[in-house]
Amino acid sequence: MLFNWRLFAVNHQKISSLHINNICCCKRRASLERLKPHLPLGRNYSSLPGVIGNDIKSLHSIISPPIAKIRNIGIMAHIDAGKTTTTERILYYSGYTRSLGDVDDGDTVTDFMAQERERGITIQSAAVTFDWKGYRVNLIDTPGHVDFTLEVERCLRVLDGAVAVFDASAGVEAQTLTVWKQADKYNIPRICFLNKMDKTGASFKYAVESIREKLKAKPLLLQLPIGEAKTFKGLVDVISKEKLLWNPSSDDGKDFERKPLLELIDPELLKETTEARNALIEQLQTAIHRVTVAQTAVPVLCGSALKNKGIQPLLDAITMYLPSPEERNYEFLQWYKSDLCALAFKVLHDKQRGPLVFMRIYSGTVKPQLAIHNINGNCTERISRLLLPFADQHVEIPSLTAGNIALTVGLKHTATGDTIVSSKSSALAAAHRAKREGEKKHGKNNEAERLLLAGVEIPEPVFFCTIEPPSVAKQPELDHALKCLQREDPSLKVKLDPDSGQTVLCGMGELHIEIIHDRIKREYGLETYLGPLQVAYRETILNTVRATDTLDRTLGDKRHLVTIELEASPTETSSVMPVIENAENVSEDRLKVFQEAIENGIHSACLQGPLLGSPVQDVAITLHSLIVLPGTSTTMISACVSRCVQKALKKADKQVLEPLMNLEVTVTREYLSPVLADLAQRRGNIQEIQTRQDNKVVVGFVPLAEIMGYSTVLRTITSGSATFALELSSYQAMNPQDQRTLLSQRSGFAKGF
Ligand SMILES: Nc1nc2c(ncn2[C@@H]2O[C@H](COP(=O)(O)OP(=O)(O)OP(=O)(O)O)[C@@H](O)[C@H]2O)c(=O)[nH]1
Repeated sequence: MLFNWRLFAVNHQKISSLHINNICCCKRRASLERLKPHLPLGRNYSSLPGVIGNDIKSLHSIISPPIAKIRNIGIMAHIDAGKTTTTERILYYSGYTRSLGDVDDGDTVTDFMAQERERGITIQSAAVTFDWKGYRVNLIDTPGHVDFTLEVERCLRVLDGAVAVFDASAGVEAQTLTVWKQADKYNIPRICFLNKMDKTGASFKYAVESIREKLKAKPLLLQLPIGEAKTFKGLVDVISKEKLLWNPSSDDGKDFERKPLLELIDPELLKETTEARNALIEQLQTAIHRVTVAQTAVPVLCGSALKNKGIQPLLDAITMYLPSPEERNYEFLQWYKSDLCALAFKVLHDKQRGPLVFMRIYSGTVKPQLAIHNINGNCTERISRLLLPFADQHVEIPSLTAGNIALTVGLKHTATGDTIVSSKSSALAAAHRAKREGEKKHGKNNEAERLLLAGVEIPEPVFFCTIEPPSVAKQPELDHALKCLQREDPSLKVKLDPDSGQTVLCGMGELHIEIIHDRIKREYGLETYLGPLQVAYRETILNTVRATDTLDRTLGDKRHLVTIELEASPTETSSVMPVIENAENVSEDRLKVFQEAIENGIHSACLQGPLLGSPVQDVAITLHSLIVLPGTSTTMISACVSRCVQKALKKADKQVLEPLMNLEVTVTREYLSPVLADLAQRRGNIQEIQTRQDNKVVVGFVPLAEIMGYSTVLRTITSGSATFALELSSYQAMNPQDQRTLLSQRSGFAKGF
């Protein structure tokens, strides 16, 4: 079928002006019309294969713009600061959408998953590509809820710059601090957007001060608001000294005069002055760009996304002050030279196309039918199609170069966080260069580690519950759904309870597990049943104990004999994994042969502690002796080690560790007392009560077990006026009485996790 490019790039000004004939399209589909709220959502595709002749050149320049003109940008903030609303406005003003989406009406483009629309929160990041004044902007919308922190980290690492959105009435909030620190970790230059300037209580000064004090950043005020809260009308561009008003429906020589230069009187002088001023502003802008990229200061802008004010200047600032991909300094690029090097930062499962992999290309080119090598998975596979991601609209394209965000079809083994290169030999060549470089610079050789771009640290899940399919016959379908969901979301863990044989879901929070449950129903058509939500405890020991064990088994005509003696002791510093040591009298060389079998045995024993069957942490295992009959299998060695470690753990004095959460509750003064009284009942430990404008902010710790369903209770006791943020702080020892209560409650439950 002949088709015109224009149809699937409506409002995308540059692209829509092209008239490319001879373009085949596999699937004719509606243009980028705004999707109606609550319609069943399928992802849509536009295809563009078979571009021929000279047209490919012009098309190429748009698909792969000059690298200096690319901005890979994320928007980050505390929950509800207005990221999605700001993104929607950006899409609208860039001409990408034709009408304004509204989070409250549930019809935004970037929140395309049905649950996001219904809940008004952003769960999965969606990459959106659009152009602004000759720049290609790849915008990645990141979630704000603490259950999805991993999503935020994953997105940050592929960005070159970010916009931090603030609620101008609240300034820096709990999660702003978290995401700010994450951006620090990945060295991401930022600009700040003080949103909600129209909201009651909005204060530009307060928000700027909180940036200075809490984020320890140096704010560069590029704009000043005209009015605040109800009187907010627009802003002043400090550099150009222009007012931006949005239409509501914007002696001794002491005596001298100031007069504006007039065109009529001094045309030449006015021209020269204007040129000089422009040059000065250009220099100033370059300086702002430079300090932003160096992260020594952050430009601050303001506006109201909801009231459609301040978004176009924000877009200008993104292109002027945030860096292009080539201004970022990635050490690994020198090892790959012009070879392909990309990072898979998100995997989505599409019913028709299978896994869709979002990747950030750092060097080289990605094309359909290209074979790639996945370093993490040590496998080679083929990209079948290449798409440009337009939220839920995907346009098929012939190639993409460095600096861009690509969406690929056909990669069945690639998971979130994998490093993609062109071939195994290219990875080896890069490893070789990295090794040489590493030796030169650091005198050490850790090139393998550095070749992997990602390594997102996946936090341990804090909640778990059993999940059952509607019938036994549907178990394989449930297993498939969970496998797909896990590839998309590495923070979701799925285990099998060894005692009951039930499938167990482990997640980062109540909302996380709820969303997974919802998705299994909507996307895989399976009505599943969740068991009660339980907190993931840990265990440790309080004293040093010794144990010995012997395993003597004859299988067929072969005798397997192992005798072991070891010691379990508490570690001084916290360590999630068991620390493994050898006693002085044990020969290292001899142990090397059995090392893997011993480690496997220790790790498997520490997965299930003796109290609750929870993972054991903060323990050191010291091996005192190991006698192995020649010919004994490694499985038998592991089994004997595991049994012996379990014996030792059982003998020791034991302690349950529970997840402790950082809690921040923002509440009006009148409701402060009931909030504090309620927290006292929840074993809350209040650290401080801050004053934020007219509100009180309660900061403290509370055990996770006590905070389940807190949002409903808080809503009731404060008439819906309070908000809260939770984040895992650490695992803490339970006091003896709480531990006894928990153990007696749990004695009815099957042990397992
Ligand atoms: N008054 C006012 N309200 C706003 C503004 N921007 C967003 N909101 C409202 O704030 C709420 C949250 O907005 P979102 O855009 O969903 O915020 P978000 O940061 O994307 O939220 P999460 O994805 O859940 O983290 C919605 O009710 C918006 O209508 C603004 O400029 N002024």
